[in-house]
Formats: sequence, structure tokens, C-alpha cells
Amino acid sequence: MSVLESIIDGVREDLAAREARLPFEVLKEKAAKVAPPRDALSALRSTDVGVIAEVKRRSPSKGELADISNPAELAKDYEEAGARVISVLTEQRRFGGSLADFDAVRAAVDVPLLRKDFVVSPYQVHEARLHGADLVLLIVAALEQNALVGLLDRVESLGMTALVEVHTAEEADRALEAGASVIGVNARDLHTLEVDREVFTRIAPGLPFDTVKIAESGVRGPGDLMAYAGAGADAVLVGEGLVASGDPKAALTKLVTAGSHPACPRPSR
Ligand SMILES: O=C(O)c1ccccc1NCC(=O)[C@H](O)[C@H](O)COP(=O)(O)O
Repeated sequence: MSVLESIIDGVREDLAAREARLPFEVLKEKAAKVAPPRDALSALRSTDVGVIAEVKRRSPSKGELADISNPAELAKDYEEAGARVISVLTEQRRFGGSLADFDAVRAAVDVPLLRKDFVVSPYQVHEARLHGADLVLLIVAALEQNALVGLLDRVESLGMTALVEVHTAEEADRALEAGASVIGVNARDLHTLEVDREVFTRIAPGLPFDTVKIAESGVRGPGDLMAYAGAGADAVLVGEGLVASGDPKAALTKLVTAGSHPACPRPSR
């Protein structure tokens, strides 16, 4: 069983427990009363190369990354440093995240928030909305095509933006067929956990010019952001490089400064 498959097994078990506590129909009614989502697409489509800053406590590949005692404070630092979007991992077993982390961050900042989880069910989409998410991650490798199409439609029907994650050219084709307008190319292979930043360089040129292209994983400093920008990234998604830096605000400031520097290649559209 691959790492991704074992993560999803755990996600399904935890999901069943939440569904037993709060039935889907009740959840949907509650979520419908939440203030509408922010315009994440506009936030990501900018002349500068933006940064999606992640609240990430630990990971299957690296174990414990940072002791984040106050996710709201971290998120405020991210917002002040110029994060375009903040990503909050809500998967508990392998990443130490939670919806409580998401709620704390939502209460603290006004930038669009991405629910970063392993979404396999419509329940999780409405749940994301209930907690104030503006974007939801959909991982192509985790979903059959019918499920991908259904979840993407559902995310958009609730006014949110789907960040559709791919790692291969075939997955990129599936994302486009499903109607994705924001595609994240993850340098990390979720089956082997190997990180190869060249994956973005190979896949991004094949994406339509008006697709918002996000380079995910493996950004450790401004040099990596510039390299991804040169390969066509509109934004980069960064977790470890911020939370494990010792000074996430300063590390993010350096990335944001690089993304708006005149020498930084700009998204072409
Ligand atoms: O980070 C992992 O080890 C991981 C393992 C299995 C599935 C997903 C995983 N990470 C999720 C992500 O995609 C990253 O959190 C995100 O792209 C940021 O990556 P990084 O900047 O390298 O922390």
C-alpha cells in the first residue's frame, strides 16, 4: 500500500466518525448559512508570483516539522508578510492538523484560506465551507475521474475555488478534462514521497495559458521561487521552508519580495 493510500484509509475512518456525529444533510444546511467565500482566483491571478503559505506541523516524509503552539499567530505573520493565500492542513493522523487549526486561522486572518486535506467525499467539501474555506484541494491521484468531476463541480457550486493537484502529465490531462482552472503541480510524488522540482518544468508548459499554475513543494528559498517562476508558475505553495525556518515571517517576506522583484519572471497571460 502506498503512503497516499494509507493516508486515505485513515481519512475515511475519521470521516465516518464525523459523519456519525453531524449528518450530511444537517452539515449542508449549516454550511449554506456561512458568509460567502472570498475570490481566491483573483488573489492568485496577479502580476507578481504569489506565495501560498502553509500551516504544516508534521509530514509523512519529514516527521515533526515545527511546534506550532498558536496557528492563528503564525497565520497573522503570514498575512502580514504578504501571503496571497494561506493553506491549513486539516489531516490529523499524519500531518497533525485539524479543523480546530483551520477555525483558529479563519478567525485571525482575512486572506483566502485553502483547506488542505485528502478530500474523497462531498461531505468534506461542505465541511470546508462550514469552516470558512475559500479553496479546497483535490488530488487527482486520490480520485477516480467521476469522483474528481463531481467534487470539482461541488466545490465551484458552493462558490469556492478548487486547487486540483497533479504530479504527472496524465493527471494534468485528467484535471483539465474535469474542468480545473487552478492546477497545482506537486513536486512530491505522494506514493514514494520523492521530491523533484523538475516535474513542474515538464508539466507546466503543456497547460493552457489561462490556467492558474501553482508549483507545490520543495521551495526552500527565493532561488526555488525564481526557478518555478521561470517555468511559468503563478504562485508557489510552501510548507516546510517556512515552518521549519526558525522565523517563518522573515522567510515568507524573502519569498514575497523575490516574487515581486523586477527580475522575477512574470506569469504570461
Ligand atoms: O509533505 C509530505 O510529506 C506529504 C506526504 C504525503 C502526501 C502529502 C504530503 N505533503 C502535502 C504537500 O503537498 C505539501 O504539504 C505542500 O506541497 C508543501 O510542501 P513543502 O513546502 O515541501 O513542505
